[in-house]
Amino acid sequence: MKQLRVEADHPYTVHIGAGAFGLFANEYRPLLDAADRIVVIADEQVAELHLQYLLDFLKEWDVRVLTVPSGEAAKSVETFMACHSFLLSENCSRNSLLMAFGGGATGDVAGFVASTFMRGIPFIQLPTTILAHDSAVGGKTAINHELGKNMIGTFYQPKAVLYDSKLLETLPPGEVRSGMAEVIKHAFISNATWLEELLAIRDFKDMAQEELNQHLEKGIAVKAAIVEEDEFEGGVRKYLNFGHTLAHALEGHLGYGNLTHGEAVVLGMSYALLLSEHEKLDDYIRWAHENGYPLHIVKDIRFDALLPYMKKDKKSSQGILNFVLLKQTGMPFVEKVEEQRARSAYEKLILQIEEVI
Ligand SMILES: O=C(O)C(=O)C[C@@H](O)[C@H](O)[C@H](O)COP(=O)(O)O
Repeated sequence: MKQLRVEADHPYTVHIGAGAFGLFANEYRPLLDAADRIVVIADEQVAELHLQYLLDFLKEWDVRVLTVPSGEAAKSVETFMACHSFLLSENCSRNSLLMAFGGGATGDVAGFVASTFMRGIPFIQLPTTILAHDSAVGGKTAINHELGKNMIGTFYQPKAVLYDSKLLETLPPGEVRSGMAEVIKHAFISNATWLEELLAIRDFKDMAQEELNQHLEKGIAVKAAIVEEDEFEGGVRKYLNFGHTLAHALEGHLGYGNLTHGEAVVLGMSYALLLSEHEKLDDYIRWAHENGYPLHIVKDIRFDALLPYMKKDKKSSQGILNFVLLKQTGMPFVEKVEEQRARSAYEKLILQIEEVI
């Protein structure tokens, strides 16, 4: 079992490996024993497949379970309120403990609930997807607003992240594709050699479990180092948003859940690479195409439909667009981009994508 420490204001450990849930009865026993209620908020599809596996590790405790809609649909005011109603109906108190069991969206909404229930109760992240190697670490919690992604949320660190890699073995191809987007993002902002390794993967099915685990550990290490330096995103944490300005606009425009977050981020990164005049753009577009990311969708989306979302991006201010760009791989920076430059880059991106696909 691998461990990575996140030295945030409230430090915690990310445990990665098959059987990580075994730590409930060891290292985390005092936390569970101290809770007057333990509530698991679980993605409904994940619950169908893996809830019993989780509950087998929690046999000693009286655990209550609430399932929430799968994926991005969970990040709504309705689900947020349903979670609070459940906690109240179960007589939860400030001494209760929450667990988020699912992918990034479940972790985001459950974390937000934990940070707001009676002004904050402890929670543990139990990520079940590749994508959640990113979202479960760092303490960003949120739900969506129709005018923008993750617009309502908090910074609130979990007590621990137990990443049981056994659950990754059965991920459907779409989930693998979505999750690998955040892995390659971590490589782009940190390490050219690692990026080359990832760009050499032309079919994720060829990736052995051990190889995947190593990529996840590297990604978590990149993320943890940045969060430690800038937990509340005053500076360098913005680099973790590489590719997300266009990605969030695409997700908002198409309706949350109609494009996976990772697919959107892959498109967003191609746009950021073009704005950066990065030498790897063509290789990257080919890599994305061969791995099945739906690059073609931008052909039917006008820049003007995306602009209002990009102007509301959290890195922007008063409608001024700020993008995370790369001087080169491993050297991110934030740059103000004029609207006209953003528009022509988008049109150019469509042409470059058309050339490849
Ligand atoms: O942890 C961060 O910081 C990130 O930016 C990670 C992103 O990959 C993640 O999708 C995040 O939730 C987006 O953050 P937002 O602040 O733009 O909503």
